[in-house]
Amino acid sequence: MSNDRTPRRGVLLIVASPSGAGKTSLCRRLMADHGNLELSISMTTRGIRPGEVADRDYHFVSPEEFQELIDQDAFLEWADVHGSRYGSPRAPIDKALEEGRDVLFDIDWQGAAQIAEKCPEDAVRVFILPPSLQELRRRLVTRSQDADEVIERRINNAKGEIEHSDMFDYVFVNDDFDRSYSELAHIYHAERSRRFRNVWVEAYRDDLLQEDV
Ligand SMILES: Nc1nc2c(ncn2[C@@H]2O[C@H](COP(=O)(O)OP(=O)(O)O)[C@@H](O)[C@H]2O)c(=O)[nH]1
Ligand SMILES: Nc1ncnc2c1ncn2[C@@H]1O[C@H](COP(=O)(O)OP(=O)(O)O)[C@@H](O)[C@H]1O
Repeated sequence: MSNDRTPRRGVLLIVASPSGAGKTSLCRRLMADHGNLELSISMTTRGIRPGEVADRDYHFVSPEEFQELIDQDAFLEWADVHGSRYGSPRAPIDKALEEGRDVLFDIDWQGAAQIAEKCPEDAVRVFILPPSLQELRRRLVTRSQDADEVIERRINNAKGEIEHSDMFDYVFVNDDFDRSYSELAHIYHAERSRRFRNVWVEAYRDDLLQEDV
C-alpha cells in the first residue's frame, strides 16, 4: 500500500476580522505549526509599519504599480480597505495549489466574498470577533504601530466589517488566545480532512478492497 497522500485539493483558508481582533497573530501561529500551509502575501499601497518586513508581511507597492497589476489581471481578488488598496497575487496561489499545499489569507470581507465566488468549493471563510469594541481599541493602542487617527479610523470601520460576519462559514470570539487558536486549528484540520479534498483516497480505497487477507 502506498503512503502517498497526493493528489489532494488544497484549502483556501480565509481569516478576516476587524483590525485589531487578532487575526494576524492567530494566522502566524497557524503557519508556524503547519508546514503544508502557505501564507498568501498580499500587495498593498499602504505604508510599511515599524516591525514589518517587506515581502514577508506585505509586498509594498505604489498606487501606479498596483493599478498595473489590476490591468494585468494579476490578482485573485483585490479591494479598497481603510483608504488603501490590498490584493492577493494569483501566481503564488496557483503554484501552491498545484503542489498540493493549502493557502492562508489574512484579508477583509470583500476579498473573502470574491474568492468564495471564484472558488466556491475550495474557500473556507473564518471571521474573528473581538470580545468588545473597547477591547479592540485597547489592542490597537497596545500594538502601538498606528497613529491615533489611523486607530480611530479602524475602530470606526469595525462595525461595518462585523456586519459582514454573517457571510462567513465559521465565526468565533478571540478572547483567550490559546482557546481561539485551538478553534482555528480545529477548523483547518476538519476542512483539510474532507473527502473531496483528499483525491488520493479513491485509489487507496481500491487498494484496500483488493488486499488479500
Ligand atoms: N481584500 C483584501 N484585504 C486585505 C488584503 N491584505 C490585507 N487585507 C485586509 O486589509 C485590512 C487592513 O490590513 P492591515 O493594514 O494589515 O491592518 P491590520 O488589520 O490592522 O493589521 C485587514 O482587514 C486585512 O485583512 C488583501 O490582499 N485583500
Ligand atoms: N486573545 C488576545 N488577547 C489579548 N491580546 C491579543 C489577543 N489576540 C491578539 N492580541 C493582541 O492584539 C493586537 C492586535 O492583534 P493582531 O493580530 O495584530 O490583529 P489584526 O491582525 O486582526 O489587526 C496585538 O498586539 C496582539 O498581540
